[in-house]
Amino acid sequence: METNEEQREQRRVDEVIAEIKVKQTAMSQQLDHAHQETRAVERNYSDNASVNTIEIDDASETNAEIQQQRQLVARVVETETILKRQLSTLEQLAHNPYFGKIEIQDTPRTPMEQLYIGTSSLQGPDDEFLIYDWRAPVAAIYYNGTLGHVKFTTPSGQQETELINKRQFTIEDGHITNMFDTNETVGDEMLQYALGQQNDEYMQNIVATIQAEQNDIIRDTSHDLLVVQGVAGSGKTSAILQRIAFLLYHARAELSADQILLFSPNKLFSNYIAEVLPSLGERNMRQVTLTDFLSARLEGLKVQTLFERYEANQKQMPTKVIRDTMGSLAFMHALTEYVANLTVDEIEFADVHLVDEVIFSAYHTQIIYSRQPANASVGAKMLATKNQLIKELKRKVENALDAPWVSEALNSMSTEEYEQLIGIGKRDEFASAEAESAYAAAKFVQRHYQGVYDALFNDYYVDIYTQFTQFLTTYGATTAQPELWELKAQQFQTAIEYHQVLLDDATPFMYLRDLLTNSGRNRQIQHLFVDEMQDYTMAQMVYFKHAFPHAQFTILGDNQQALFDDVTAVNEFYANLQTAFAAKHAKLVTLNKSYRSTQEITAFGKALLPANNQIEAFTRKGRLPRVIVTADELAAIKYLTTTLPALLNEYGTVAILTKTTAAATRVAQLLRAHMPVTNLTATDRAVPKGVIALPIYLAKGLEFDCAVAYDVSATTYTNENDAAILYTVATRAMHDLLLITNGQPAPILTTIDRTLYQKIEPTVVHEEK
Ligand SMILES: Nc1ncnc2c1ncn2[C@@H]1O[C@H](COP(=O)(O)OP(=O)(O)OP(=O)(O)O)[C@@H](O)[C@H]1O
Repeated sequence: METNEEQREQRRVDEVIAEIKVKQTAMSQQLDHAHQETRAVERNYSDNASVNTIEIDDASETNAEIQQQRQLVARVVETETILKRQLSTLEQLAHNPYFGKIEIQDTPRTPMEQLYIGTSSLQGPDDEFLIYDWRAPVAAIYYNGTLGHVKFTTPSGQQETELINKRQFTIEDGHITNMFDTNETVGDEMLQYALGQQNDEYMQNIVATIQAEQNDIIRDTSHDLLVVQGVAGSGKTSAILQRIAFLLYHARAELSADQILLFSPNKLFSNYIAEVLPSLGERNMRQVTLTDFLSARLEGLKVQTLFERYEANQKQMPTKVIRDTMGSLAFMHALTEYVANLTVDEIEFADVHLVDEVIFSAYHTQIIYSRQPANASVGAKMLATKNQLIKELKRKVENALDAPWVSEALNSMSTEEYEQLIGIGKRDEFASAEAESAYAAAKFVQRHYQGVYDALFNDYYVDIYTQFTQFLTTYGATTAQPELWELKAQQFQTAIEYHQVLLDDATPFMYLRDLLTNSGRNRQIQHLFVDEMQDYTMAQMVYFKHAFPHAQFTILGDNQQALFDDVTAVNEFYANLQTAFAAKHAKLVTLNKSYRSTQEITAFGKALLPANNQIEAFTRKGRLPRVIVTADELAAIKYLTTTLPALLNEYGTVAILTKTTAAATRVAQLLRAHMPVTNLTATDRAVPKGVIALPIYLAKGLEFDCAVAYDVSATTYTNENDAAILYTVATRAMHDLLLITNGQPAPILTTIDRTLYQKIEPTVVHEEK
């Protein structure tokens, strides 16, 4: 039986939906109209764009006209896109117009206001707000405030009011299926419901159930460096996406999604989160993995990936001390100092060649450099040198136009070669034979010197590889082990000969190149997000600051999920970041509550870590994790083949997580004799349904209804560092976790409180209760 209050609220939902429908009809008409206009303008544009542009006098006029047309096309297309977006927002609102309501009263004498909160705002016929956008300043009360006196920040300063009541709704297809009043920030009941859903294909937005501590991250606008240390499943990734939606809403005029960049752990992750922003009515930000970023900046070199480094089991060079040093803040500082103090004689200038001919000798470039103002920075002098070289090249090109070798070369060309040079069918277009010869000569000389132009553009007038080798040796000389650094320098040089660069070398090398040649800065990006911060070295962070000088930084991660390196203390990491970023307003936020997994799985994960960890479980009940002790691989596969069908029935997707790529490939192969299994690799972009096998580093940031930790044996999970890996594996599971040992259980498993899991020994017939 519905109460009066429920009936009243349902009536309001009906009214709001009726208003949405009216708006939908009007907007569909507008869209039709806009679409027709776009078609008409496009047709007109393509007619105009094909006009004759050969006559020199006409060309500029035609160009201006085409420019104008192009702008017009862009404008009508934009209008259409906006209308489409608004229409799809209305479509969403029609199903689920809002999820919250606050009743507030500013003073005892002013009337009480009822504000409904949803994913997007909606105004009624008299411009009154039927729904407030969750990002509106006043909506912060919904997430943060408990009943009573509350404050909220607006663009015109802080405001105060009395929060009389707070109500939460679940509305499905226009019907209220659940509603209750709460004094809590955002009550547990909704969260229970949201977290209990089985859905591991795409990440969902959390707009209806954002928790107070997450809200602080999402709505933060006063820090240029925001660092979030959050335990597994605490909502860091969710907070990033909600924060982006928030920032886009509040800086609509100045900020576009293209100016936001997220460093994400892998391509599967990028796909996994792709639906969240569109579901909030926003466009996705740009995303890049570290490997792709480095590879794009070090074109022509194959950059070692994090996974390759991890799996290479670095026995040979570099030793750990070198790796740690090269990833440190101090090393990047040493590099900055080195570049700042380089004398002209210490710079490795290089000859610029055209085939065998030296066009600009190293000596010539050195002279130009030495003539630059003494007090200018090395980078500025180098840039001025480069510009001078380009100027000289232009002069060379001009001088060559009348040179005999050019006309000789043109004369000795076959008709085909000549036509190709000036452009097929172009010959008839010249007013005179002189005009044609001049054109052909210009084309020929340009083509002849193109390689030199490219070389200058790419800064090949300085040998950056040798310079970096020099730096390594110079740096080594200040340490206790110069011979080790000498070896490191050789190793770098050898890799370069094979067009490869190790991951540890890539960042300092790129930094040296940028400082020396005054390049590598992207001033477009306004907000940079780094997820899984524990996978980045401080040197990489320094580089990000250099490469994105105008960005505000939001850096999130979990030091306990350090898959590739030692666990670093958060405070130390944060202090280093503050120095690296020279941050004026920095803040560290800690999230300890884990939402992803059931209470049982979180408790199990927590037990894998040192006793002083702060992890708190959200109370959502489930079954105990199962530890299956199998004698060997054969027994493990046998167990899986009998158990997986039932698990698959229940969950749709079961993820078998291994420590290495090789192990994932192997288990997939062995299981394939019995059932279809997908083996996911670094190039995969989507997680399919069914049984999947993948190494843990590809599952970073992802979650699965059911996860199976495979081969948790004493031979695979040997040392303390492996606890971090197993913790990451275990915390991928939302509802069900199995661990299979393939032999002797890993020592870490044996230290866990026996009440935290169910032990199964398939060779023994019974299951332990
Ligand atoms: N306030 C919330 N309301 C509903 N669901 C939430 C909330 N916070 C987190 N979740 C859910 O918890 C799960 C974990 O969130 P998320 O992936 O953002 O955590 P994380 O801190 O990035 O985890 P990890 O470090 O393990 O990758 C997701 O399914 C997310 O939707």
